[in-house]
Amino acid sequence: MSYLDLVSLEKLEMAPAGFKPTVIVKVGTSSIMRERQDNPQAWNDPATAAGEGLNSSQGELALSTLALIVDTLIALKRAGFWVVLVTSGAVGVGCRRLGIKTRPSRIAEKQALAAVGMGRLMHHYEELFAIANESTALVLVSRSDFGKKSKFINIQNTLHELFKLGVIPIINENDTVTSNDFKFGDNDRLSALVAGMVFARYLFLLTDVDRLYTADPRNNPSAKPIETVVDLEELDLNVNSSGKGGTQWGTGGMETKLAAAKLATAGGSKVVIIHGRKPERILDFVLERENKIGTVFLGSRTPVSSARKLWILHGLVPSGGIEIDAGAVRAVINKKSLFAVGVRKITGTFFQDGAIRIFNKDGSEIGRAITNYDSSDLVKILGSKSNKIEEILGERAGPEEVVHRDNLVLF
Ligand SMILES: Nc1ncnc2c1ncn2[C@@H]1O[C@H](COP(=O)(O)OP(=O)(O)O)[C@@H](O)[C@H]1O
Ligand SMILES: N[C@@H](CCC(=O)OP(=O)(O)O)C(=O)O
Repeated sequence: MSYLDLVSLEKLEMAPAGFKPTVIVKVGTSSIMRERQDNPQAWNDPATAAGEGLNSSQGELALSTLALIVDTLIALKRAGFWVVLVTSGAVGVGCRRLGIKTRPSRIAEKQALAAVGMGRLMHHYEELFAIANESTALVLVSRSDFGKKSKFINIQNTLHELFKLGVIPIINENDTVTSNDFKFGDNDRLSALVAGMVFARYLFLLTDVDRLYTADPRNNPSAKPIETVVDLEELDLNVNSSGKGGTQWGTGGMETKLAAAKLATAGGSKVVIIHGRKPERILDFVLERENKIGTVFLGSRTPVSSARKLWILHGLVPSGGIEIDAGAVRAVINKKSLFAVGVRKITGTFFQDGAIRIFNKDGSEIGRAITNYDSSDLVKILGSKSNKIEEILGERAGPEEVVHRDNLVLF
């Protein structure tokens, strides 16, 4: 069965028979770059030796970490998993190659440096995997590739083919050609989309802290570690200090990791944040030899069950959103369509058939949808009964539901 067949299936409980459990490992720039070894002061620092709190300015590749990651991926593959490596680091490695000491801020410069660095980074991975006779394939993707259904399916099929060939896909954002408004910028969300695409059982986010804390542990010594997250909505975090990355090379910080966890767990994957210096623990975790590891976000007990909904959740880029009232929240939880009468507010602008965010009255995003009305029409009919739509919009009146239940996915 190919992914194309899957997408045409209305019901999709989980990766079907014949599909191996899949593990995605995402490696942040902060994990694969380190302080230069010829800086003895940093190297003698106990925190550095423990692999914590590295200041990766003047960074170079952390070769031992890279080798450990490769080793772990090979062990996972040989244990019967399909594996995908999502790697950051193109810009960082490009800087290193050209002797540039700080991460550039100009877009064109970053794109040029990514072009320099990606080939170099891939060369290192390729060489390391080749030692164990394993083949790799470079897959560079852009945000827009996930938004168009045909492209989404193409990437799925390519990955599936690579798995069947026994090749390990190595994925990064195509930084060199992607324009800024269509960029992920970090690879956390990208890895979550890939997890949804291949029905991954696990997504590991490797970074330069051992787990998620209640606040950034670099600036908050009293921050408490978080071991398991059952419900992301109930996380009590100091968001202001959780956003920005702790190193000059990383981009997303914890905010993008939480966004990734939200997406991937909704698709049924278990997400784990762990320290990049200890990738071998991944194997112990998936083989259930160890369960205390970093921060574990449990996969949803009711993962998105149709391929179409997976695509709405993972593929489309929402613009704007709507706030719905409590009755409408109950209705959509009960798998009903959404009507104008339950829409309270509109944020931003969106087009008919575009993807939107759905918020409850607390402002929490509860799902994604494809709307039958654009924002300028919806603002006129919100709160109205369906039989009034024609009266208000005249010829512009569309279907009685604002969002059909097949086009609505809750997190
Ligand atoms: N609540 C938090 N818990 C743990 N780390 C946090 C938190 N908030 C912010 N951070 C910072 O996030 C950084 C990791 O993000 P980033 O540098 O983007 O890593 P990567 O390159 O691995 O994606 C850590 O170094 C840490 O300082
Ligand atoms: N695609 C970019 C990723 C940028 C980045 O730093 O991401 P991350 O380290 O995952 O926060 C690169 O390869 O440099």
